[in-house]
Amino acid sequence: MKSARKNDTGEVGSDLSEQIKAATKDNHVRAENTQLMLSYQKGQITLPQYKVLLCSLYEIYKALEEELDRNSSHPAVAPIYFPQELARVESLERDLEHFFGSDWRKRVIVPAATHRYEQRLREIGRENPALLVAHAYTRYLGDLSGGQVLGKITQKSLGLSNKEGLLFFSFPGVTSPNRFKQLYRSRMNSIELTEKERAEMLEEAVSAFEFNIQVFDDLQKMLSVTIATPDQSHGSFPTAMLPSSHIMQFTVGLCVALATIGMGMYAL
Ligand code: HEM
Repeated sequence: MKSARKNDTGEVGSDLSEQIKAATKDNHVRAENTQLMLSYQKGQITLPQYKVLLCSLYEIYKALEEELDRNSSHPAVAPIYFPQELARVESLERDLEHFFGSDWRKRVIVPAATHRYEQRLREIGRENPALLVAHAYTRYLGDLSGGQVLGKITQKSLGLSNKEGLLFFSFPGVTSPNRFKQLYRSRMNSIELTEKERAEMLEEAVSAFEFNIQVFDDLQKMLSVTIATPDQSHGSFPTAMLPSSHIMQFTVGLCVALATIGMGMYAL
């Protein structure tokens, strides 16, 4: 059963696709305004930022797509199951190999927020697969919307040639993202949901955005405790993490102390 809902901007129809968009509108604005997404919009995305983002996206899509595959015949999942057109894991694996080299699997580092997101995906895959629709919507429709612009910005900001390291953004099975999004929305609208299930779905979509926001915030924190490194070349993980940062602080402190003592002795 479907019901009409209203939001701040006025009437919202009874379709799930409209309701989910309205329910997550404010969260979308918050996601766009995370430090990481702002760097993107200013065309200031750096290689370290992009590399850690790819690592987290890989873990997220691995969980999402494994759960979608396992539940592909579930009545709520089947209508929005488009592995040929949408699956991202293989593209992410190739992008990671491009940046980290053949041993990329050992070099994937993700923050706690990414683990929490993955765990939620596994949990709903086991216990309430219909909610995977909210997560698939949040990621795939985002990738087919703003994500397309982000791909172009990444290429330009990082000076990458052709599609190297950028397969994540490219959907060869989707000729027109806008037409595909329409098809996807109509499939979402065909899912039979009770009022309670619909309310849970909208709530889960809000959570899905929040998981993404937390991942972006954690990635930004992870990068802020790293030392900017001049070597951003292929294959090198860009971050000298916290321990090195402490060593650097200690070394600088020691130099300042020695200089101060030296000046004191000179004055004597
Ligand atoms: C720099 C960051 C972002 C920009 C510039 C951006 C931009 C856009 C734009 C222009 C649209 C199309 C709006 C429309 O058709 O009415 C869109 C849709 C969407 N975006 Fe984003 N976006 C960003 C980040 C995100 C993030 C982080 C997520 C979620 C993880 C996300 C999820 C979505 C979804 C699900 C839609 C489809 C809305 C719908 O039609 O129902 N976006 N975005």
